[in-house]
Amino acid sequence: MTRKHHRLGLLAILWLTLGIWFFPQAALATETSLRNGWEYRWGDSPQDANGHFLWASEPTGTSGWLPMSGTANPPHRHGNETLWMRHQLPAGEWHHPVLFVSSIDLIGEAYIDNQQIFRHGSLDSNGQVQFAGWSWHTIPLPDVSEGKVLYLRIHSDYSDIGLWGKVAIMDESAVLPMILATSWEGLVVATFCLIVGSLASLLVLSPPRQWRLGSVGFFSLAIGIMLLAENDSRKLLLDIPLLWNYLAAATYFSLPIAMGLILEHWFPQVRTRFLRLIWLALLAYLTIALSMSLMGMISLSSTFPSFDVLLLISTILMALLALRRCHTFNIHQYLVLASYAAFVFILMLDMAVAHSIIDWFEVPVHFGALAFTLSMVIISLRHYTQTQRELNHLNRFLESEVAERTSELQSHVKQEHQRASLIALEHSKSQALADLIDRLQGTAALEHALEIIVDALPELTSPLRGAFYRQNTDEPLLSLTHHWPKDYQVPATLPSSPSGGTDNRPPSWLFPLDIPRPQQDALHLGILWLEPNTRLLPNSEYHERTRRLIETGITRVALVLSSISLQEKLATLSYNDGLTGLRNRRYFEELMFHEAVSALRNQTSLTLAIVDIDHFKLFNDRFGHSAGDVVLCGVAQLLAESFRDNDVVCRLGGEEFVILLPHAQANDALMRIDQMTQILASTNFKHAHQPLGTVSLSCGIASFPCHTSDPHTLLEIADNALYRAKQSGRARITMAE
Ligand SMILES: Nc1nc2c(ncn2[C@@H]2O[C@H](COP(=O)(O)OP(=O)(O)OP(=O)(O)O)[C@@H](O)[C@H]2O)c(=O)[nH]1
Repeated sequence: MTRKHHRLGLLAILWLTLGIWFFPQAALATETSLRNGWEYRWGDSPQDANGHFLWASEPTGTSGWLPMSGTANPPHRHGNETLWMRHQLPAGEWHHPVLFVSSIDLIGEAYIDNQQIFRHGSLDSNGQVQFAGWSWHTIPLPDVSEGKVLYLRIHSDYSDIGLWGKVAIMDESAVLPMILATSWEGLVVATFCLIVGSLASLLVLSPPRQWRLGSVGFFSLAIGIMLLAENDSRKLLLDIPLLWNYLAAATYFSLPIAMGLILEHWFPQVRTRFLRLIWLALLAYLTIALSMSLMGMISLSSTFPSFDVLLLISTILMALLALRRCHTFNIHQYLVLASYAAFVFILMLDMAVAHSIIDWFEVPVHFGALAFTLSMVIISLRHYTQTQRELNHLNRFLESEVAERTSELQSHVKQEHQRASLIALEHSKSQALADLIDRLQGTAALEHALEIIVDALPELTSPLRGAFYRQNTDEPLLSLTHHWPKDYQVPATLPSSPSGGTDNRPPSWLFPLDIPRPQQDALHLGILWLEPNTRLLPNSEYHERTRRLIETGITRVALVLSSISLQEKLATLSYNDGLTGLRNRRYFEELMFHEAVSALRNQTSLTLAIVDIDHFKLFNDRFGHSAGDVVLCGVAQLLAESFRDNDVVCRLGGEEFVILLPHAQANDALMRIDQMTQILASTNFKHAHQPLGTVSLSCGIASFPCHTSDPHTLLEIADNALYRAKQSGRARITMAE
């Protein structure tokens, strides 16, 4: 829509409003009030033979008629249920004049010139008043009515009797504008209350139930319907006065119940069993009164006075209950109470007017209702805003709590994840360590074992980067033997006692690989260098655990190495001859077997010489055992020096030696032993400064494949040759045959 259209729309609304306002005002200008100047007479009029009421034809000034003030409840009723009223009609310029009456208590008939011109309601067959509802009426008057007397015959078993509200003569055409003029405000307020009530009630129907708003909604709905049911325009909508009166009664009776609910939900401090009893009693009254009325047991009109009393009492009681705790109220509660007090004041005023306690005037109940509903809407909105603000605050708090908990949880999950991966890593490393130790168990030589360990280190320590430095005997620096990954830059050497932090890199882990030794310092084999990785070891716990794991691994490996070292030492001891330092018989036998197999497989030559010192027993006997040992050691040394590195000299036992010469011929052996015996012949042994003289040797030589096709028999053949050398006079070398 354009701005021009907007302006036209606003103008139309303005003109309509002015039209509604001014047109009736203009119409009102022609009305003549008839609220004063009435005469009354209690009781019913006798009738003539034609059924005409005699009182309705009595001229003014006749006795029996008394002037009355106002239009209802003349004095001295004394239980009378029938009242006659009359008024001389004034002069006026009217077209189709009518007497407008806001309401009649309760049944009325109108007569002019003894003719009945109007009737509202009737008596039942027992002559009892049948309530026909309260509504405005237009009593048609003759066009020329000046000076004529209008008689009203009224029946009422209600507390009030007579005409109520506006009583005025006007043109019939002026009635509708006047009704619209007097009722539109009430209609607007009723609509507003109904909308507010419906919205608030909807909020209660859907969770989360806002009972506070619900109680306000109930109140607003009740006021809205009540205003509509009491609005003059209702008759234009639906001309069934009794139906409107039932609606008005139900909603009017609901007001204190709604107030009870408001007190319950807006004033938790006031919430008592007594309060609930009050509004439950009112609810019971509403139900019983309306049911009995609907069933015809009582008149609807009779339920109002007793309810008015109940309303008064319950309002006072509720006010007392509320005031008892007023020191604990907050601003919203004070505002609710003040609005309700103002509204109740207007209701009481209306009640007083209804019962003619004070003279009739248009009590602005709808303004009271509007003020109350508006207050409640504003208070509810304020309360709602405040609650929303608090909820938002709470939400933000909860969100931050949830975020905190979530991050805690995530960090726990991360930690658990890391722990699980660490455990998996530990497990796989333990497995790898177990495999390494298994492999080391089958290793006899320390050097070989070290090679295996260094090869396994990258797998054992991955994903950490590292290096291994070897400690060589008598060298001050450790030298790099291995590093992983290949591009990992590490120093080529390390001092014997390095510290973790070198050059610009973070402190490295250095694990010495030492073998403990009895009664001497540990044997330093080398140092394992590892670079702790902060990504893999996110916190100190994992850092420490990993470090301990590696330390434990190193300790286990060192123990295995220690065992290998011991075995190696024992093996050395078991293969060597303790006296001469030569290999012993056991070594010879194993070597012999190995060399024999090799010679046979490769068809290479293998020569064996067996040497025996001549008359050694005599020597021993003459010079003593210790001197014999000196000779044994001397011969052993000479033998060892006489042969190549590949040749192995062993002491078979006693004074008997054997030399195994792989890839050698028998003559090679012969030549070397011959040279050696020449040296021996010129060697004068000494022991304890005592000259021992010289010794001679006998020797048998056998060679494969020269003397045998089976190298395993070489010893036997050579021994036979030695035997023959001995037999032949000793100090000689004999070849196998
Ligand atoms: N001093 C010393 N004597 C040993 C050792 N082992 C064996 N004997 C001695 O070597 C002697 C070997 O004597 P026999 O087997 O009779 O041989 P032999 O006296 O050399 O006589 P023939 O071999 O026939 O020339 C024995 O008296 C042993 O006690 C040892 O380690 N040291």
